[in-house]
Amino acid sequence: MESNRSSTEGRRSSVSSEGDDPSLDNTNVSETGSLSIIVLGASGDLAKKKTFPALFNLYQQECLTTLVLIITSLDEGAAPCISLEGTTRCRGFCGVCKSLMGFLQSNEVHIFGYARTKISDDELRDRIRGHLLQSKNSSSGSGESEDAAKFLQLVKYISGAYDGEEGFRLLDTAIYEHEVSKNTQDGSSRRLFYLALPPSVYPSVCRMIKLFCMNKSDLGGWTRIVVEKPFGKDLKSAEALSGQIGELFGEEQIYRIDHYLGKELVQNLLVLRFANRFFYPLWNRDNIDSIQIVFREDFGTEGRGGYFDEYGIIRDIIQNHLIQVLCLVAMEKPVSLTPEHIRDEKVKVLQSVVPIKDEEVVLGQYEGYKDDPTVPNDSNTPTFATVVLRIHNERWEGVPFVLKAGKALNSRKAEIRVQFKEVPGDIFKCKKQGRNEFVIRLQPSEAMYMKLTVKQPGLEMSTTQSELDLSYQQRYQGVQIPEAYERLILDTDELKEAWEIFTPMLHRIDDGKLKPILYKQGSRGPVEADELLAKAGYMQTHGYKWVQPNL
Ligand SMILES: NC(=O)C1=CN([C@@H]2O[C@H](COP(=O)(O)OP(=O)(O)OC[C@H]3O[C@@H](n4cnc5c(N)ncnc54)[C@H](OP(=O)(O)O)[C@@H]3O)[C@@H](O)[C@H]2O)C=CC1
Ligand SMILES: O=C1O[C@H](COP(=O)(O)O)[C@@H](O)[C@H](O)[C@H]1O
Repeated sequence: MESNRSSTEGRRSSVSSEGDDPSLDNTNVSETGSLSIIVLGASGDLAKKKTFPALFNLYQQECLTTLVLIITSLDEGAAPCISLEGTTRCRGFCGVCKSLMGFLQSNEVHIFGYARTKISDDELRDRIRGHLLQSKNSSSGSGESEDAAKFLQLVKYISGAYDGEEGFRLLDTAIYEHEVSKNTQDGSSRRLFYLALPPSVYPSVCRMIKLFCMNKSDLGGWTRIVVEKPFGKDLKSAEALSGQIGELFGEEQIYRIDHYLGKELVQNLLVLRFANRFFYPLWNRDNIDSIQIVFREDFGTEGRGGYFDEYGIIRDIIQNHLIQVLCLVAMEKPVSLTPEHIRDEKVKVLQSVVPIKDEEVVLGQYEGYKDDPTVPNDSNTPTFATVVLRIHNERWEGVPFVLKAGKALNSRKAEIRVQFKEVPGDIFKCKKQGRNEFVIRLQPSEAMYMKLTVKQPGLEMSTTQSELDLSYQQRYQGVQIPEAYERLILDTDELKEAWEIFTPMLHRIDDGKLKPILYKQGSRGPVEADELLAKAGYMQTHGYKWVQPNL
């Protein structure tokens, strides 16, 4: 797998090695002229739930180009541009944004949907519309619907195969017509292909783009490819995929996404850990007993059985989203905030993870999963997994990192739960109240709260568990928290190391040596998972429940 180690340098040199293909040269492009965003797999779940709503949010904020600006800023080796500052306008924090602010008009942008499903432009718009208006940042007033209507007029749909010339030629013609109609004399054309597709079709789609849809050199500009996770199915296939795409596009043209990295409270982790004196002395094996990183969904695969059954919950959520969060929780302080320095520290964490033991894994499959006609009757695919990871280094030796992810459970929630050790020589018998915990709630209702023991208010000297609570909706009223898809990042070294960790276990699942336990939809998952958690040392606080504060 190609390494990003010398990111900017590497990218520049691979540009020159590609000869004189002008579409590969990012060094002197003018960030003006038409911009075409092409969503491949536009008929799918990701496109309707996340990609189009994120584009709509950016459009509403008069910053549809942010997506591209962030990609550009990464290209320049700058820290990821967090350009929305929680308000309504792009602030142009990074140099690249700054230089572009005011130059790019949203009327230069056009969005193309592409997939095999035969639907019209309007049918695609109808599929998307509801999700635009439901999106978290929306106030859903009449202005909102008007905005949505205007946005949807920017969207055009083309149907075609992922490995056929005809569809991609049609797509190219449509993009080209848009470019010709929008371009000013010295404008360039930029084409951003977003692969909202299962990774199995990435190679053929990339080949088709390369053959038929590259930006036209006489107009200048660039062509870039954004790919989703999971990147491959294991270490070997990820390397093969990297090779296949790498033959077609330079590393500077390929962007791999993990949208969990874009979540507000994930972005906050570095600030929290390295800009606060509170945490610094406590964040280690001397004080922390266990760390859980949890993803729960209260719905099943919902028509995505075909994609999901091939991948399963470990490839869908744990190998990428949760492992990225783990890296940010466990890494040492980077030398600076540049992507290379952050990446180096994350890679060290991944390299320190010891091989997973079968007895520290519980897999589950919800009852009814196989009712989906696209799922084989004998599917061994887990829809739930709890996996204990152990990091062999000075800071974390002996501290279990429990990664848990499941579909069709009793709630929808993602959180990091840091449980501290008990107070030595406790004079209050605090054990009955439970241990201190620091919880970072990624979603829904972003919050950080610290569960701590206080005196029960009143005459008696008794203790109770309470919390210091920073609930974002309450603390940052009126501030819009950008959806994850408005910010993008990822790195190939991390990807490789993450596959190294999970590949042996995934192969044992694929070979049927590790089997999922059936669990009821709407439950907590298999009870064996809670037993594993208890065995790892986690102590649940009975009788305490965090309640989101009222506004
Ligand atoms: N759904 C989500 O919330 C998220 C998804 N992702 C990632 O996005 C990618 C797409 O996921 P998602 O949209 O959920 O999946 P879908 O199952 O909805 O697939 C997207 C589209 O791809 C096409 N497709 C599906 N299966 C195949 C196949 N076997 N061969 C060729 N084309 C196929 C279908 O379009 P058509 O038949 O019309 O061509 C479908 O509409 C995955 O890599 C996933 O990991 C990432 C983050 C979030
Ligand atoms: O990557 C994926 O993420 C979604 C959940 O994302 P969230 O931001 O809503 O938590 C998940 O439903 C999907 O299976 C997976 O592919």
